[in-house]
Amino acid sequence: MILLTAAQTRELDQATIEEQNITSAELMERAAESFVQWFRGRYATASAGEILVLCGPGNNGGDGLAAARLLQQAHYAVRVALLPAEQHSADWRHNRQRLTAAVPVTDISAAHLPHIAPHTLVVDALFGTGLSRPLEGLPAALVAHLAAADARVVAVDIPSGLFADAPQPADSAVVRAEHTVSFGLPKLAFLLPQNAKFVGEWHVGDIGLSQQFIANAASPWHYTDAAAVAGSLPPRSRFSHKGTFGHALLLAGSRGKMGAAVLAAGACQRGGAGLLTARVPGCGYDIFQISVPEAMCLPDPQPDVISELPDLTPYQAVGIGPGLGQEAASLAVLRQLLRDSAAAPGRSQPMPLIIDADALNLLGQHRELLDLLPENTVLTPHPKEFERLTEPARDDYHRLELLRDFAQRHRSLVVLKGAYSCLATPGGELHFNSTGNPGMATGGSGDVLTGLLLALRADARLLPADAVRLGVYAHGMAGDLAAHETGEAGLIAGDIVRQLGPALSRCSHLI
Ligand SMILES: NC(=O)C1=CN([C@@H]2O[C@H](COP(=O)(O)OP(=O)(O)OC[C@H]3O[C@@H](n4cnc5c(N)ncnc54)[C@H](O)[C@@H]3O)[C@@H](O)[C@H]2O)[C@H](O)CC1
Ligand SMILES: [K+]
Repeated sequence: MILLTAAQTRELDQATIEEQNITSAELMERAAESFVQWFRGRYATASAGEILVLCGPGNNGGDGLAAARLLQQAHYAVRVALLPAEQHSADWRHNRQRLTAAVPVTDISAAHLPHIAPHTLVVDALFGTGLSRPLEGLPAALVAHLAAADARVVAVDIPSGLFADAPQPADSAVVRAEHTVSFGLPKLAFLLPQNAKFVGEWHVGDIGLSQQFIANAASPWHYTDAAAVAGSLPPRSRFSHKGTFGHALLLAGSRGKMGAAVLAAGACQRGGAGLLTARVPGCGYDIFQISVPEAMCLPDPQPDVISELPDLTPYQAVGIGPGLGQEAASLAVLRQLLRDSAAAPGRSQPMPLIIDADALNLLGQHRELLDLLPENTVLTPHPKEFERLTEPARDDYHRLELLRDFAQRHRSLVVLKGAYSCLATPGGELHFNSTGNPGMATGGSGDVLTGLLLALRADARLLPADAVRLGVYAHGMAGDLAAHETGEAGLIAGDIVRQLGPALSRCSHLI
């Protein structure tokens, strides 16, 4: 699913109106109906109390006026408070006229801010995608008043004061919503950690926007939902054999960190690799063979760390990093791997690589190695690791710029891990993942992702970016399936490994 800028969203409204030969008021009615449908599913009339709808002067306020009318018709107690303005949009005026006397309306002024008792349900329809500058003056005072009242806020389309696709200055006034009910498509702002305190839980209602416009719209931002990964894991032919799905090599583990190697290996097996060989330090040989009997093991001559790179000829993909440590010997292995992978003998394409954890930290300390990255190398940093590869980001939007720029410059596939993990491609696309939960913020879940991506990159049937997008999505889905059984707090990385099979199977059967 594509994500659009605020400007494109306005064009989408217009395109929908023209394509479907409807009025803008009819589109607004759909938006209000969609909002009220969500609201009714969430709050019973008996327990909602008197609902306060705050309306701005534009179409967001128009949505609020229409929603107030529909809520009153659905037997909620509703009152409306209007921000004063010199001008109102035409559809605002239309919906102001349609509001009957059954809904009390007051005008807001600095001297008369609406009374809001604690826990009142407030519908924030002050400003939407038409926000042109940060809030100040009376709107900012109203936002502060709302925060002080300890109200339960539901935002229409987007919390007022928040830009849909760009940062606002620190400390500018933004409504803090418990829920945000948006229309058609999610907004980029919803996916960034810095906005979580404003957006709360977000929901998107279908209001029949032009699919043709959406299909033709150009945007670097994408949201990986079930439809985006459907069909990216081809069914296995009856005549396939273990060579069909590739032989993966994993370089992982050091003394005290063999668990990382075992988790990544388990995930690689569950991810469908035909064969897996692991290079582990000498001390990890027994641990690895006993824990992962399905895999082969090449113990390093050094007892504590990996110091020698095996011959790469038999392998279709290599993963390096989980539990590796940052010893000089391991740095030499990483350097050799990058050299051998770029020009692997007998190959037309460079070796698919997955670089994670300590291998990323080594890259950060020796940035000259970044120039050796073969095309389509997968890097899986969390924000701190990414910062070591680039520079500290001013905010989440700046971090996305750095991410996009890095992936384009190094022609690599970079997964910035977190809530809504973001995959940047060499072509400049950013794909935000929709699956996963906070239970996955636990030691080892990154090692699991590395192992899964290794399996999917070893499978020559998948295109590089498709493999990574699918892997990130399936990893999150496995975490969701696991959390269903264990709860979020009780979830451990091994639970994710156990759910990878069911998750991948669901992905291949999605719509
Ligand atoms: N996306 C859809 O499909 C639909 C969206 N709808 C709703 O319409 C709004 C966008 O409406 P628009 O009229 O373009 O803008 P706003 O209501 O957000 O605000 C415009 C209004 O506010 C003034 N203004 C802007 N910034 C400030 C500021 N910082 N301080 C004071 N005043 C400001 C501006 O001058 C205008 O007067 C969208 O979010 C949806 O809620 C449709 O209803 C249907 C479909
Ligand atoms: K709003």
